[in-house]
Amino acid sequence: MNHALVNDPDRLGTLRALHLLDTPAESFFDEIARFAAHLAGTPIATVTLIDEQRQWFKARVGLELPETPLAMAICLYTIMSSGIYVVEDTMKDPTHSSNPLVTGSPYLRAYAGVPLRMENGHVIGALAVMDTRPRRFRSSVLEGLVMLAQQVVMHITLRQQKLELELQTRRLREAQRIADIGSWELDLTTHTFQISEQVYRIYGVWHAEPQAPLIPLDRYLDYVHPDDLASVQRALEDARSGVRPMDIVHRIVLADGSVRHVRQHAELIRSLDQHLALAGTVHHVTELIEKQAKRELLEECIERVSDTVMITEASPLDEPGPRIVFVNKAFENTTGYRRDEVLGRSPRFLQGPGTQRCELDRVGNALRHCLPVQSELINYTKRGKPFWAQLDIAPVAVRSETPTHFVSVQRDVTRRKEDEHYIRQLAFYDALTGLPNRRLLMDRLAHALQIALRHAQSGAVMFIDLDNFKTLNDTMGHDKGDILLTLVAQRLQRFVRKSNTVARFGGDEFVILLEDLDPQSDMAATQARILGEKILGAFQVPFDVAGYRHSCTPSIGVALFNGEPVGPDEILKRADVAMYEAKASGRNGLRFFDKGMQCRVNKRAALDRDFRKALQAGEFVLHYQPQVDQSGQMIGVEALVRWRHPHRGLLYPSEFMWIAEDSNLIVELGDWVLGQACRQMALWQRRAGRPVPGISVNVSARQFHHPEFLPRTIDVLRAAGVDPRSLKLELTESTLVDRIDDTVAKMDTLKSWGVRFSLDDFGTGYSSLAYLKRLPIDEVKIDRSFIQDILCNQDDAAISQTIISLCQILGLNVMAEGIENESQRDLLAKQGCKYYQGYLMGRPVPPELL
Ligand SMILES: Nc1nc2c(ncn2[C@@H]2O[C@H](COP(=O)(O)O[C@H]3[C@@H](O)[C@H](n4cnc5c(=O)[nH]c(N)nc54)O[C@@H]3COP(=O)(O)O)[C@@H](O)[C@H]2O)c(=O)[nH]1
Repeated sequence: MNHALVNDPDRLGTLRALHLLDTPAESFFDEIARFAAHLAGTPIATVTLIDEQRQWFKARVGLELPETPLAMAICLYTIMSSGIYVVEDTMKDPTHSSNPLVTGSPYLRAYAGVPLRMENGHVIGALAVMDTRPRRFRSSVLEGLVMLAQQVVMHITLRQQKLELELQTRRLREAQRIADIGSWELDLTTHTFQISEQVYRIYGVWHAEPQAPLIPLDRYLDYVHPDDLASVQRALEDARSGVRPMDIVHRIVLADGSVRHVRQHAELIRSLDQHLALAGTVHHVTELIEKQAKRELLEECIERVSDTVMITEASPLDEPGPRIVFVNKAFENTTGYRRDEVLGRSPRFLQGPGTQRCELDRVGNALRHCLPVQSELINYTKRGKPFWAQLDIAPVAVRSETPTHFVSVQRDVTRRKEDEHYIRQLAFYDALTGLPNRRLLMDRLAHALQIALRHAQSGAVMFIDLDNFKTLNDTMGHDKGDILLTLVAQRLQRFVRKSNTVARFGGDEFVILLEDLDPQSDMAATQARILGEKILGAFQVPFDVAGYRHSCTPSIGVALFNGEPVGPDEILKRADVAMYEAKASGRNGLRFFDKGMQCRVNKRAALDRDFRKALQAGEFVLHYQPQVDQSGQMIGVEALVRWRHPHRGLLYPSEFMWIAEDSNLIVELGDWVLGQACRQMALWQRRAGRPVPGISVNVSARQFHHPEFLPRTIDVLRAAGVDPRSLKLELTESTLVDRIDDTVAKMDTLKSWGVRFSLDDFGTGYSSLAYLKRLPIDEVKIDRSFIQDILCNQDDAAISQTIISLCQILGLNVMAEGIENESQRDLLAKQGCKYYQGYLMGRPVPPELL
């Protein structure tokens, strides 16, 4: 037997594809079998299918067995033959005589089978009739069997096509359900819809209403949202009339009132019955629309926020950098770049020379590890303007396990940074000079001391105080004082390297912190001294204070540090002490701190304290020194202040006046002196016998320029009841030259009251003829420094002669002070001086001794 044919995979494939094997009985096949048996007059007929192992009966008449092994199948011979296979007596046919179906039940003796040949040529089985007796089959019977076999094949083919159609329909239905897309066909003749199952589902009537085969157009349109109806009808009309295919998204309202969005597509076609029709689809797009609406809302929000939003791809982080895929409007506004200029580029073009490299590295490192990161970076606009950006960058994974993008939200924080800088400036820098202030200095000094201690390094603190600054401030006004301080700051900075610090410590005090001196103490001291001397030298050049040339000198105190455990306060105190020492030694000098200074400073501090107390306790007294004319007649006295110190005895002005000058007590003391002198004068004027014709009172520059000086002086004169003509105020040249207009006005007012003026210490200062002429003074006092050596020093004699001659020309009185012997007086008299003061005429004494 040719098993190759039986086991032909194509044949078996055809058999299986028919889905006939092992299926329940079907009436068609049963009837064919019955008809075949009737036609042939046999008790048995079958529709037999042959697979690789058995024969299986799709239909059988007169046979109990549902199937038999292949070896018992006579139909096998039928499918291998090209036509009808007939066996008239199986017992006589050696091929079949031993077949169990022949030898045993059902004792088959005759057989006629027609192969079931499908359209593709494969034979899948046979239509067979069988008898239990030997017999011959008439040709008409065999022809009839052939026709029946053809009916079987045709039926199997139709059955198969039907199955396939069902399968396709089911697939289409499933596809529509899965895609949520329904289909319809609108017959334009009947105006009825044929609607797929999914359309019902989309319209929410799948369970509620039984599926109607045809839906009238109006019924379909009932579902359309009233607001969308017109546009849907228009779209239908356009499609129907062939203007354009229908493509519309609209809303439908379901029976429960809920609203869905659908997208309808339709095109004009001819239906099977050749009617014009619209074939359409309905896509349920509520979710898509909602997603899209959400996305649009999101995009709109991102577009409108004032923060910059930038999205880049997640790689490459190395060159050329990740590409920008999105920026919002705020980005364009902040950076000045248009969207189309930046898309596809790396954000690196925002960086510039000021962008912090280390911060970029930190950000890059975080992103490399897919971590979110915050930063504050200096970015640059398209025009190259730097701005501070506060960044918040987060990795984003879109349909991926690993980040696909980075989203960066940036805010322009330039204003905050400027404010912070400003606050920092306020906190750590002096507003007037821009120099580090005391706080920053103390920080840096503390740090410098730690470094010096740790690494045995040397440094120094230079404490610089401007001499007589208070006088300038009081006499020329604070605005000029401020200008001078600014100029001083600039000048100091010129001498100091950037690594060191020039700070304004307060008022007229500056501190220089030198951190990079030689580790050797003596070398460090030399370096500090050189710098100090340079500074002193630099101050030799007058300052241009708003057009006025002002000479200003500094007193500098230096304290070195070189690894000893000492705090910033202590070092500063030492420098301060040294500075006071420089001041006490005549100012405009430089002193290094030494241990002995501390004692002196303590003494000075005690003196300062005592001075304040002394004013309150009335420890100051006035001594009076006579002033005489050529005949020796007393023409007045000069009031000279003394301090009756409870422990140190009687102190002279040289010992305490500088304390008063340094503090504001000079004005208070001066007021007291003027009041006391006037009161004493009033007493003398009332005294019988030896009247004192006039009194000279020394007035300091700060006292004279004090805004209250004028009214106070007048009040004092009034209160004491003294004739103003008996009062002479002694002013120094330096007092008068500053703010000359104001000075002259003040002097004129007092002169209108009768008060007179004497120019003290003449010859030691400016000695300018111009202002001598301008000022309403009555007298010039030749300083005692010229009188002292007048007999042996021709220059001094010449100076005194010049002053006297000058005053004669200007019509001013001349008083010579410090005359200790008659020769001095005689020479002065010879030179034309008419008034004298000095120990020769009388020492300063308490009033009761005069
Ligand atoms: N603003 C104020 N200044 C004052 C006041 N009292 C004094 N002073 C100023 O202090 C300076 C020193 O004063 P004093 O130590 O009192 O010395 C005066 C005389 O004692 C001294 N003198 C006078 N005759 C002689 C002499 O023959 N020999 C000598 N060696 N010294 C002598 O001269 C001082 C007076 O100087 P002057 O005022 O320039 O006329 C001094 O500058 C005072 O001005 C005060 O209350 N307020």
